[in-house]
Amino acid sequence: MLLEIKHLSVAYESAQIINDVSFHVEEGELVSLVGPNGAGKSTVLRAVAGLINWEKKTMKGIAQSDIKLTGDIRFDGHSVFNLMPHEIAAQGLVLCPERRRPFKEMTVLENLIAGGYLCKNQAELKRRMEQVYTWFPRLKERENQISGTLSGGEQQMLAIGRSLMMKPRLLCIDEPSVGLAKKVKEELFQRIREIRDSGITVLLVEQEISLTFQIIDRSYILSHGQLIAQGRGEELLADDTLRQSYLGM
Ligand SMILES: Nc1ncnc2c1ncn2[C@@H]1O[C@H](COP(=O)(O)OP(=O)(O)OP(=O)(O)O)[C@@H](O)[C@H]1O
Repeated sequence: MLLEIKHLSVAYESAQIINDVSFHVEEGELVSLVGPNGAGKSTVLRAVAGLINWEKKTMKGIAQSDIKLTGDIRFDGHSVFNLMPHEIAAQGLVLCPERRRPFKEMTVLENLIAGGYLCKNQAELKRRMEQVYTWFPRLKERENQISGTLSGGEQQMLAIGRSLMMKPRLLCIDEPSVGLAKKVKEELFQRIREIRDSGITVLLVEQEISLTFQIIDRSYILSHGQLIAQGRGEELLADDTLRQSYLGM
């Protein structure tokens, strides 16, 4: 098992955001975490990547309140629960965050180089970049363009490309489809499937159920900070209550 979340709970002040959540992702799988707005999906990813731990220890970040973080997060058999985000990323657990966030003043190429900052081997960096350009040829075409001027879809490709430059073993992607046109979403989801086919394990948080369920191996449904179901896409959709109440379909 590559990722194992055990009894994860997160509370900001008195608000219990995640309540005793346990799940796992096997090596090589593409697993999604879906559920209604505000269910706590991004919070789970932020906990996995060490960002909540960082907020708690440094009193920085988006939390302006007391944080309670309990449970355990194991990556490749070892606990990463008490590690800082950069230590977790160095182990190959990489988060591609919500709202894309490229370094907007930098070019596409500079963003990709920044993503590979931990790797000192130039030949390896070049290999990684060529792989990113194979998946996203548009980035190659726009290599010298300032990232802030890219379209939304291109910025999302760049955000994923930058994460891939870290050579993740597990890539967590938070809502990549937000604000994109249907055709762009479809293309992006195909690339995510290809990334998984290349051997990179993927944990995908999404609200776009129909496209997500076309590419995943399994999914978990989160609602009000608790896991309420898991299974293959077609199994979850076959349940009328789940489909109507939690998947909005
Ligand atoms: N730093 C914080 N302080 C207080 N409450 C927070 C904080 N971060 C998140 N929350 C609350 O936790 C809940 C879950 O938020 P989260 O962003 O994880 O949900 P989500 O499932 O990703 O939702 P969406 O799909 O809308 O992005 C929300 O009610 C949110 O307001």
